[in-house]
Amino acid sequence: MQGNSSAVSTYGIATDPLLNDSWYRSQLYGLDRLSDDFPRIRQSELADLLAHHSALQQFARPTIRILAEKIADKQAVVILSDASGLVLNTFGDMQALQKAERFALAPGNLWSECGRGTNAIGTALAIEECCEIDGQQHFLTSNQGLYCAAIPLQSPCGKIAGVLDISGPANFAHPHTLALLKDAAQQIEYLWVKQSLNPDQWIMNLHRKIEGLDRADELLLVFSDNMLMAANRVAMRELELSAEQMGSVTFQQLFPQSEQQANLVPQSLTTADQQHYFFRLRAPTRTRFHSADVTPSALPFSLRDDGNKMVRLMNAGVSLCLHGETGSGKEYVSRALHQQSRWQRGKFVAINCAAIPESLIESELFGYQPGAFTGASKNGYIGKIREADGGVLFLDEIGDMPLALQTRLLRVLQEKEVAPLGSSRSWPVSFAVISATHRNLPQLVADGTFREDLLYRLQEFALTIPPLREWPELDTFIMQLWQNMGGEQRGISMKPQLLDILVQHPWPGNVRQLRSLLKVLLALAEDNEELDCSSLPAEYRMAVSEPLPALQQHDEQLIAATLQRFNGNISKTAEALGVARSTLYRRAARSHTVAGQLPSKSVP
Ligand SMILES: Nc1ncnc2c1ncn2[C@@H]1O[C@H](COP(=O)(O)OP(=O)(O)OP(=O)(O)O)[C@@H](O)[C@H]1O
Repeated sequence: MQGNSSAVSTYGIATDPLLNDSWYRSQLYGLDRLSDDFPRIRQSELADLLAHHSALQQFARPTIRILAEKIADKQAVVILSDASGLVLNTFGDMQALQKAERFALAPGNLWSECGRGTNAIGTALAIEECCEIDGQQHFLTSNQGLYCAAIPLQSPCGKIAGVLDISGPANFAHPHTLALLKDAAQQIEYLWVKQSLNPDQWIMNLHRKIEGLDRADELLLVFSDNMLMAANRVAMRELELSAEQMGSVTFQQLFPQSEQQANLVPQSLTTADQQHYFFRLRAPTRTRFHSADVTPSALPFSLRDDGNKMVRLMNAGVSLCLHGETGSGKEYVSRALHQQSRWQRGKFVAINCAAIPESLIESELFGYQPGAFTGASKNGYIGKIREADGGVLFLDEIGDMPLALQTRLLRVLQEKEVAPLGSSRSWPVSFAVISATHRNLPQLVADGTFREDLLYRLQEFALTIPPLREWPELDTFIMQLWQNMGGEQRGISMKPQLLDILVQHPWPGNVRQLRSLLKVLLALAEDNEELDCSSLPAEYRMAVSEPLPALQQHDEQLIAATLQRFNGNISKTAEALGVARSTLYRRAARSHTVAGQLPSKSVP
């Protein structure tokens, strides 16, 4: 849409089709053209929002400063807004503007089309294209002293993240303003993709001409393994990609005739729709799951096949609910999925619904405005849900969430908006949800303590992590853990009998318990030592290390000690000792020592 006051007829009706549509929408919004009551937000909310959009500002600022210098002598300013049209920063000489304009263009003003009618920021957002609005083309008469040009900015995941705008006095129009904006936007988007690349991702640059590689107008694609995770706008436009395809299109689907192999010397390739490009592909500089907690054994063996499926589900926005005994790795698996999914750039925010006092869960989840309640921090709090925006919200022990909050949580999940306590404003949010529980949720629904509709919303896909004792190839897993925990590096090894005992152990505390035991063994061992069963703490030796003959010799002490360890649980004791439950009952009938460890109702 080009700046041209003739595009508005003497009756104030736009004659340019795009402008005409925008004026039509402005009329539908019911705006009063003579109004000067402009929407803007409070300072406290602005501070909150500036923090929320720190990535956008960080990647845009260097380019904007250069742009502001280029127009320094034009009585104009450069504005950065978020995707709702809210002015985040204004750069340049504000003093050169009239007082009213200074006020209208300052941070905190909302320039959405529905708030102020036809205007460059709001209209660029509405049409997702750049546009210029000059003087009388503005819908509200009070804005007609302004000239504005704006272009939407796209984040690496393909969504509109904000707007870059140049504003000055009406009739400022300069033939190069739109070109300056387009170059700056391209540069911002280019840097944003490049600088937010993780070391465990692939980056690919493409251009139709070999000499075009490494310029800001090249196509950039980022892959996690073979999955497309990010792209700049040039790439999205040329390869006809949409934001929804991030996390669901693979390298092979884009380039069926090419291998995903690193090459730093430009080569040519052909896309699926027969377009020719030169490209370079840089392999990750670090392998995945580098952090101490997330190791190559990220998914338990029994889940390996499900891993890819789970990532695909998460990428498609399906909510996952993990079931499993305590310590079986529900949070660990969720973190691993987060790192592999398209939500990896956002945070992994965990909240334990059972550990937070009921009175605090609401503010913890939804956040609050300064002074929203007695004892609230004077700075307010953003809340876990908004913290998880763009990432994963992990709701641990979901079965313990109070009923009243379940209703609010359901609303957030459905409407994708959250309103902090004490605020009249809602914030849009987008995140993946993984919940976890060791409780039987359908039973809680039947008991009336868990909302059925929330269950269906949270458990669009359910997965059970089996207890450690049921994992196949447990010996390999234990050795892997041993290696990750530094055993191999220190030359400490385990004799086969010791490993056998660990494999046979019932592990009521699952991986958490196994890790703790390995930690103890490693702490007590000398470098290069070969550990045998005698290195085990007494309770492990007692429960399993004694061979069965000890039992056959009526070792009441052993049975009693094992029962005690499992709090009188006959099934677990029988399993640990490798005997039938009936054997234990018979022993109990003959021995007071054994009977004394049984819960009273099970004594025959
Ligand atoms: N596959 C795995 N490989 C390595 N370590 C693991 C694995 N699974 C779990 N762990 C470790 O075991 C411990 C317990 O795991 P986690 O907290 O994920 O279990 P959980 O099922 O969420 O437990 P809870 O129900 O008690 O919250 C953590 O220290 C975690 O790092």
